[in-house]
Amino acid sequence: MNILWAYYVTCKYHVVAYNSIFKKDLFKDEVVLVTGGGTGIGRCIAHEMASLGATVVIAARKLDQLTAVAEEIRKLGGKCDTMQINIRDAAKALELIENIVAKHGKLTCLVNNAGGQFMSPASMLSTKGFATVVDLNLNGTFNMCKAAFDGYMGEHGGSIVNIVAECRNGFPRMVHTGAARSGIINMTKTLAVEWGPFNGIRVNCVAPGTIVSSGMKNYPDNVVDMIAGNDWLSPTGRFGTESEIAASVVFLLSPAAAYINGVNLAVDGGSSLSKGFPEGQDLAFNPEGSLMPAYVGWPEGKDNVHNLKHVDAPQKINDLLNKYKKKKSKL
Ligand SMILES: CCCCCCCCCCC/C=C/C(=O)SCCNC(=O)CCNC(=O)[C@H](O)C(C)(C)COP(=O)(O)OP(=O)(O)OC[C@H]1O[C@@H](n2cnc3c(N)ncnc32)[C@H](O)[C@@H]1OP(=O)(O)O
Ligand SMILES: NC(=O)C1=CN([C@@H]2O[C@H](COP(=O)(O)OP(=O)(O)OC[C@H]3O[C@@H](n4cnc5c(N)ncnc54)[C@H](OP(=O)(O)O)[C@@H]3O)[C@@H](O)[C@H]2O)C=CC1
Repeated sequence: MNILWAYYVTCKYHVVAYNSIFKKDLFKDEVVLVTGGGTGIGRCIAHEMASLGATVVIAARKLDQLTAVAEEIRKLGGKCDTMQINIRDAAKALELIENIVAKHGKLTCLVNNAGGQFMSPASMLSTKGFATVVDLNLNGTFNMCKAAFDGYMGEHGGSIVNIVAECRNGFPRMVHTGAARSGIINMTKTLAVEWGPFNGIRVNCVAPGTIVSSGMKNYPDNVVDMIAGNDWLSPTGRFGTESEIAASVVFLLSPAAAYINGVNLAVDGGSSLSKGFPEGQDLAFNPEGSLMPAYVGWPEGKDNVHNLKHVDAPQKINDLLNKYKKKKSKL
């Protein structure tokens, strides 16, 4: 009876049902660094990896956000540490890796998720504005890769996933980030080839399409309105979820992807293959909404005993997510 009671309490208060396709201890020997892990997609990746047994270190500039996410993860029974970093600072990036190795003994996985940009037509963009976004995304990601290599992975191996943005056909209104992310995709291929022989380091990219994420808080109302009104302009008829990005990152870090190196995995519902619909909206694949259920692996519903908020996005973006969630995924 006591055993049954202990099992019930454990299930109810500690184990939250992530809809993960992987075994719960898959990453139990791994130490993973997620940059930008205090918000949005990074927070979701951190939760997902912790739920699979990894020791997760989340790092960014704002300590308060990191602390809040670390507390969420610990409440759920996961292991999470926080460290401050500005990825634009190469010397601090190396210090960060050295601190992680000193404290946790290793660094086996790195997710370069920190990044961002603002919307501006190229004609109105200043040289400094362009350089700022390239510095943050391209140089910042290189700083972190190089620090991980020098501080641990060069000697011991490891796996890196760089979050970029889908930019196959250029990136109108975001020329800076399109250029920076294309640079990261090419850099990833080079590092995969150069660093593969160093104990099998793998380096891959995930390229999100438009994702219903907390990151949308960074955009002004008119941009949010524009984004919220255009989710039907994709073969899946919707935007993606944070969990759909996290799931692809987990896969690329896992042994299931052991022979995948140097790829850029677009997670965009096929939108990069579509040219939009210049002929008119009658060509929308499904104007009524998506037929493709969204994957939302985040703990919600009756299992969300700690009442964690899923996505802290502007209302119109949250409305989209709620609409997508009504179509239930089988996973
Ligand atoms: C099929 C569907 C159709 C729908 C289409 C949807 C398309 C949307 C796709 C969205 C995809 C991407 C989403 C995301 O990435 S989510 C959000 C992620 N987070 C962020 O983006 C972070 C937000 N941005 C920032 O934090 C900052 O802007 C940034 C870090 C990038 C720069 O900050 P920093 O403090 O370093 O820079 P400064 O403020 O000092 O500025 C430096 C120069 O840049 C100029 N600048 C800055 N902001 C703007 C702006 N909004 N417009 C124009 N120029 C800007 C600034 O003026 C400085 O230059 P000057 O000194 O020359 O003026
Ligand atoms: N949402 C979307 O539709 C898409 C997102 N992406 C990319 O995915 C990634 C995550 O986006 P999302 O979660 O939506 O947005 P967020 O804005 O929530 O995430 C960005 C994170 O990066 C961190 N960050 C920014 N600058 C730095 C820096 N200099 N040093 C360290 N950390 C930094 C921020 O933390 P802090 O401010 O505390 O430093 C924040 O946690 C970003 O690279 C984004 O551009 C790509 C395509 C589409």
